[in-house]
Amino acid sequence: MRQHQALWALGTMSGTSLDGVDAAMLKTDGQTIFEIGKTGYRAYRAEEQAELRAALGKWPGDAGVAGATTLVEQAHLELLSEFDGAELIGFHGQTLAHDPRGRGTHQAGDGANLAEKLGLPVVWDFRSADVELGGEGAPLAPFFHFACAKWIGAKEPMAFLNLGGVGNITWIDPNRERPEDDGALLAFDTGPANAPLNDLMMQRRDQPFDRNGALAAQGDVVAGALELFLDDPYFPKIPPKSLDRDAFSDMLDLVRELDDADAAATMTGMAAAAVMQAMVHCPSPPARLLVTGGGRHNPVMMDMLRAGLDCPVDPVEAVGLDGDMLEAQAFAYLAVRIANGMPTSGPSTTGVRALVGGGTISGA
Ligand SMILES: Nc1ncnc2c1ncn2[C@@H]1O[C@H](COP(=O)(O)OP(=O)(O)OP(=O)(O)O)[C@@H](O)[C@H]1O
Ligand SMILES: CC(=O)N[C@H]1[C@@H]2OC[C@@H](O2)[C@@H](O)[C@@H]1O[C@H](C)C(=O)O
Repeated sequence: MRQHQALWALGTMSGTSLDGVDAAMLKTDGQTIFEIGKTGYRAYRAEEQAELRAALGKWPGDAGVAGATTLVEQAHLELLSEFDGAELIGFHGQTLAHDPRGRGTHQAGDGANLAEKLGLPVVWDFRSADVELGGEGAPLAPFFHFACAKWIGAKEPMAFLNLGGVGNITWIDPNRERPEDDGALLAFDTGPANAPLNDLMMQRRDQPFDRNGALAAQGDVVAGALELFLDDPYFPKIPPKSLDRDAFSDMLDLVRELDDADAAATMTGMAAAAVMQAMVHCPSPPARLLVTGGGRHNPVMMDMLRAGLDCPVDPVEAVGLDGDMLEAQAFAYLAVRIANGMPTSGPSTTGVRALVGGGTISGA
């Protein structure tokens, strides 16, 4: 097999919950993870979050997008200048709109600007090539999840679940050699995770999220609302499939009549139930579910998952990974794959017709 160059890459993610920018160093040749390095975080200030929120659903050239883009670039520059030793940057940017079967996918932030200001090569616009070739453009972390399964020494099929604004699952057979091998992966977005619950908390309590599930813990899941939610045609749809942040925002209507605690419990139950629906699509039941993303900090959501699934459910910290940084590490890993001419998605992850290596390299 061809030898690929190992590099220290610095990956970034600015996720759908709009809380801030994560950055993480990773040494890899695009196949094997050799070392996991320093991480950092730069929160968006309240006024920055408001500006980003106002730009959600917008496309390049729309009013408000130029300001949001400058803001995203500036926040990344502040964070990335705290790092030394990176040979390559993997810059995801901030997804403002995602409509793979329509207008495409839009991540705010121009990697060429960052490359010039940082004096380093920057890989960016990871999703467009996949969308142009008929893929969903998401999720992209699965090829990295495969490398993580190898890193932790997994022997049986297992799954990673990301509970961010949106949820996504990656089923992995670690007995395959490479992520692009037949039967190695199946990945898709499971449904809404924290985004609609955060919106509810903002509406009802003027709080950004239900910290530690404190409000949901005081309420009950209302079965009628949950059943209506599960009637959505998204759940039985065969993968590949992906979601925009606000694809399920009308689920707030389903809990409109409920008191705050029951509404929070029911929306937490909806996020967990969406994951349970996803299990039927896995090629075989995973031996273990490892959870990453902010939702793993919500004990009510985690307990609901444990109650509804047949396998052990643990945060990724149980195997020594960092669930707040896995997505940033993923874009470091994917950047090296792109620099080395390797694919980053395929039919089993985004449904793209053939293996594709997305991404633009600036400043090389
Ligand atoms: N202690 C906590 N208790 C409850 N929920 C929490 C806690 N910490 C984080 N969260 C939830 O996790 C969310 C952030 O998750 P994360 O950072 O994984 O999202 P993201 O990366 O922005 O999203 P995505 O993966 O969809 O792009 C918060 O908005 C909140 O809803
Ligand atoms: C279009 C977009 O930005 N999607 C995000 C979002 O956040 C979670 C889920 O929806 C996933 O599809 C994706 O991010 C992760 C990092 C991914 O591509 O794997």
